[in-house]
Amino acid sequence: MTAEVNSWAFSDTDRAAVYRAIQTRRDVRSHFRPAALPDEVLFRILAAAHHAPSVGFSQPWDFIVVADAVVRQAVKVSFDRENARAAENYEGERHELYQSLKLEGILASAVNVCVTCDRARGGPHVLGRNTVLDADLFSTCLAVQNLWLAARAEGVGVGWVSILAPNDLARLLGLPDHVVPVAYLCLGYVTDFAPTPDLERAGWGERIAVDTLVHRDRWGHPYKHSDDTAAQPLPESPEPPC
Ligand SMILES: Cc1cc2c(cc1C)N(C[C@H](O)[C@H](O)[C@H](O)COP(=O)(O)O)c1[nH]c(=O)[nH]c(=O)c1N2
Repeated sequence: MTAEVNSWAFSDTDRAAVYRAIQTRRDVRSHFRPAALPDEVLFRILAAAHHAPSVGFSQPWDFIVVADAVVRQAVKVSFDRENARAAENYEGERHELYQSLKLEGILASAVNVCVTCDRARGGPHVLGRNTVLDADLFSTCLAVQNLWLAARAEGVGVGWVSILAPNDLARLLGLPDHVVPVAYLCLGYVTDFAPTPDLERAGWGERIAVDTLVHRDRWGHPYKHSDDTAAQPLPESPEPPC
């Protein structure tokens, strides 16, 4: 049997580039270089974010570029306070390990970008948002992922900082009530993209094997343990084609 040609697939080279961006993207906190990020590079990355899917094509995001040192210093104060509170969740060795983690690059990065979600965008009835009200927040997260991948392709590191009080961000960035700060991101050129997540190398966590997370038809019968009738071969792991 001959395999059907799928003329919509990218070329091997293009496909490899997409998978490479996905697999080598990193959350960057400690490898930022002070070099400035040219506006045209930042704009390409933000334009990629803007091409994310969105519920009802509502495009609920805005991108607040935070370059001002005073504002960033104030955001760092919020981080320090929230990080100290978060550390109280752990005891003993885990506490020590938490304290040793570098979890932000607010001042070390070239620029910060806050990706917000305007919960009123698109009016009172957004197609697809009638039942699942948070679909606008999900859409905004997809914009963040587009941004993260485009940045990787540009050789630009991105770190997401969520150890911040949303109220602090709203005040510092002058957000109206209907605009939610979804992601506070640190962007800049890097000295390195680590081969594995920082939290993995620090011994905080490890990647879960994908085959334990794929379930056929219903949860509760993990593929590995399913009986013969349910067993289906898993797709090949997405190694980039060489
Ligand atoms: C919603 C959300 C929020 C955060 C993060 C991510 C996401 C998706 N991550 C980054 C996170 O730690 C990282 O993605 C994982 O450790 C996996 O590493 P890689 O992204 O693969 O390098 C993150 N990292 C950090 O240093 N400080 C933080 O506050 C956060 N917050």
